[in-house]
Amino acid sequence: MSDPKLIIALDYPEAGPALALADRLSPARCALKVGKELFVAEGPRLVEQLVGRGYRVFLDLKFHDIPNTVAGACRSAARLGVWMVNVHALGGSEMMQAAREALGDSNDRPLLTAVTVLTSHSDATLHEIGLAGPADGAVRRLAGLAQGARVDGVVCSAQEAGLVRETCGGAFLRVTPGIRPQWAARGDQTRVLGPAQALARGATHLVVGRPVTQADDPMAALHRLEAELRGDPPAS
Ligand SMILES: O=C(O)c1cc(=O)[nH]c(=O)n1[C@@H]1O[C@H](COP(=O)(O)O)[C@@H](O)[C@H]1O
Repeated sequence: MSDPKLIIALDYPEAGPALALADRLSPARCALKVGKELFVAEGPRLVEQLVGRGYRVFLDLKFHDIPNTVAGACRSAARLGVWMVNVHALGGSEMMQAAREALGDSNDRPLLTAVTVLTSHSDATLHEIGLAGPADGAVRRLAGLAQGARVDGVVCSAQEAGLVRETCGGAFLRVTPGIRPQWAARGDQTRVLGPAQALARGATHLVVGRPVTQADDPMAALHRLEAELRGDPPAS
């Protein structure tokens, strides 16, 4: 199966709506992301159900802890059969190396990505936590650290996908949340880009949540997004 570029974030408070949407989608069309809201509510069983339906599952728990704890969490994630797992690059090289080593080197190991700077941050909120300067400097530095730790790629804003490709090369993944078609509300996201622009700027995978999951008609919203990605002319 080829690697779908679209990752739908199943940010729901319970299994019902997540499984209902999964049943209307297909593994050839998208991967699915299980994040903190759904995982805390439903636990590993839900992840196994999605894996059992043939989906590539991105377990987005953004581990950030001492190296030994993060390594153990990554081993537990791998046992669930997930396709991708992530950590915070701000945990540092040693933590990322421990995570990567814990996943082993088999062909079916989960991919490991490192979150650089959350897409909800602006330059002002970064300054507040002691990361002075524009986000792209921090993203470049953290992406370099992640690559040095043998991580497979980063999670960053699509606005920074180009500079990550430039810094780390084309094979290093650029997973980009904060995707906002013009017709969708920005919400708490700050560093956003439209779906076609994100691909053009060098994203390898697009993470999309609320523009689809909170739409009155999620499947219609998904069709519209896919049409934009194919470059179809807008429907009149
Ligand atoms: O790691 C992530 O997936 C992530 C990193 C980041 O910097 N920003 C970000 O929004 N995310 C996740 O991507 C999803 C974006 O969802 P929407 O803003 O609803 O499209 C959410 O599940 C976030 O937890």
